[in-house]
Amino acid sequence: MTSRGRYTVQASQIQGIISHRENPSEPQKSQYLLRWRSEDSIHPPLSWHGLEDLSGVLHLVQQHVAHHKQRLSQSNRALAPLAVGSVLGQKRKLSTSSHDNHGHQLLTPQSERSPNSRGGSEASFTFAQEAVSASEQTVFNANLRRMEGLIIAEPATGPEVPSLDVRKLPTKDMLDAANKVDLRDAELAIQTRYISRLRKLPGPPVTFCNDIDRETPSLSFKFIADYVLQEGVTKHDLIMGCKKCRPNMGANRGCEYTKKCDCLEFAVPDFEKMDDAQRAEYDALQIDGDPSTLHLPKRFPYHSTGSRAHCLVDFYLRERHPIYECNASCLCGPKCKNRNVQHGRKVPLEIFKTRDNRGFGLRCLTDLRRGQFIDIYLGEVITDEAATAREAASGPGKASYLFSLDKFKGDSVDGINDIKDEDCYVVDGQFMGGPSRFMNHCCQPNVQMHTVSYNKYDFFCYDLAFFACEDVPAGKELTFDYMDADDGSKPDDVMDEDGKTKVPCLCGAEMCRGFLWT
Ligand SMILES: C[S@@+](CC[C@H](N)C(=O)[O-])C[C@H]1O[C@@H](n2cnc3c(N)ncnc32)[C@H](O)[C@@H]1O
Repeated sequence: MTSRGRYTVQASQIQGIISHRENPSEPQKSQYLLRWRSEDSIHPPLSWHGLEDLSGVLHLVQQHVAHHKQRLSQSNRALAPLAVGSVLGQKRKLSTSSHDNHGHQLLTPQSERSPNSRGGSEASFTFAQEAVSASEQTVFNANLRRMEGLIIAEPATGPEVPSLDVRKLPTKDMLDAANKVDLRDAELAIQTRYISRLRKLPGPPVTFCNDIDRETPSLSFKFIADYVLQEGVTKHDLIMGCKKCRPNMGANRGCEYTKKCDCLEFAVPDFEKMDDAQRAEYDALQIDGDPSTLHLPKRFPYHSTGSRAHCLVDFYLRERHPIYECNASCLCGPKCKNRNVQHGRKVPLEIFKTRDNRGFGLRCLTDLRRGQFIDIYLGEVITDEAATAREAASGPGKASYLFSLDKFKGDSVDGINDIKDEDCYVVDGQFMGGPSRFMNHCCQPNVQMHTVSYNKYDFFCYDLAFFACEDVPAGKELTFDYMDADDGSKPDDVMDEDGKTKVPCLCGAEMCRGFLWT
């Protein structure tokens, strides 16, 4: 890296990017007009910068480019009445149980600027000299210095400095100049940054492919490895493991004696293996409202051997019962076959741009077997109240990334109070999450979302895991049904009466319901 590259603008230093233009001395390279934060709100500094100064605010460059392109396409649409707008889903929480400153801005002709007039270091002198020769445009009223890795801007004022109303920026001339710029260099830098972030993700590769246009998913999105619990959210820390199971118990799969395994205490029994006495015991427990199925035979959730080893068994795929995996407190050992999702993603994924206005999507680069675990859905865990506030703030027309942890809604926590909708936490994958947040909806999906708990006593915080529900060839888009509520509710039950939440579904499936509820 050159010494020049070590100095960058930080997001906290600037109010925003006002406009862009082609670098006057480097054709094909873009430059961006920054409005700096300043105590001088009448004359906040403005200065032009190339991408080499903006690596710390590439996400803001991305936002600026996106807004610019949106504005351009809107004005093009106004000229072409037959053009069709893109369809974005209206935001809706999904069930898993189913500056402007006032005043005048000063312009300093570059030839009149005194780069180190404010005591700048040698670095500032060097930089300002470059800046003077780099541009012939005059919108530049900042004295710049390079200090401690940062570029510092201070207003340049004086009688020789012409003024400009900052409320009227960008000017028409600036907009006209901006419209002529290709922005390919910025889009390439953004994509390169995104790909390098994907390379740092743990597990098999996650790649990125866009052969449709030059868009890259938001750089403001943060990849995380675990839930981020936000205000008002608590996770049960008392994890009880199974104490009667051992690593080697005959079938050598860990907890094969499902009647004994404490982790499977609330797992659904295997009715086919139950004798009359056990069935009577189960019926009595149901009448008492006792959720424990200890002593009763259960179906092991995962195949332990064969070509579908580690895949979710058909019974679970069909019945959608919660999966209870063993945990770190168990005596069954780390190789217990009742541990799968907790070992993380084992398949390579690709985020790609869809061809039909559904934004980005997700595919797996290897064949998937029916029942094979793909990845979990990650995000911020927020309260239902916070989720409602986020929905209201984002407004209609925004993509939805909210999934409610409501699998145990209606169950009793303490024998008296049932879990209500408003008690349930919500996972928001919009700002933070994993690759699976790119999975689109399909009315005939090839993936299902299942609840996976490692702590049978925590009814509020557990994993949402994606499993293939059919064999999926490598490269086929992975989709799940956003309305596949485990509580049996049908699409019509969840529609607003006025149908406002109906958004056209573009899944293209033969049995498409025609709309997407998001
Ligand atoms: C969880 S995100 C999926 C990733 C999203 N495509 C992206 O680019 O970030 C859900 C959003 O994707 C879009 N989407 C997903 N499936 C769709 C479908 N079948 N038809 C139309 N839009 C869809 C909607 O905007 C929806 O709100």
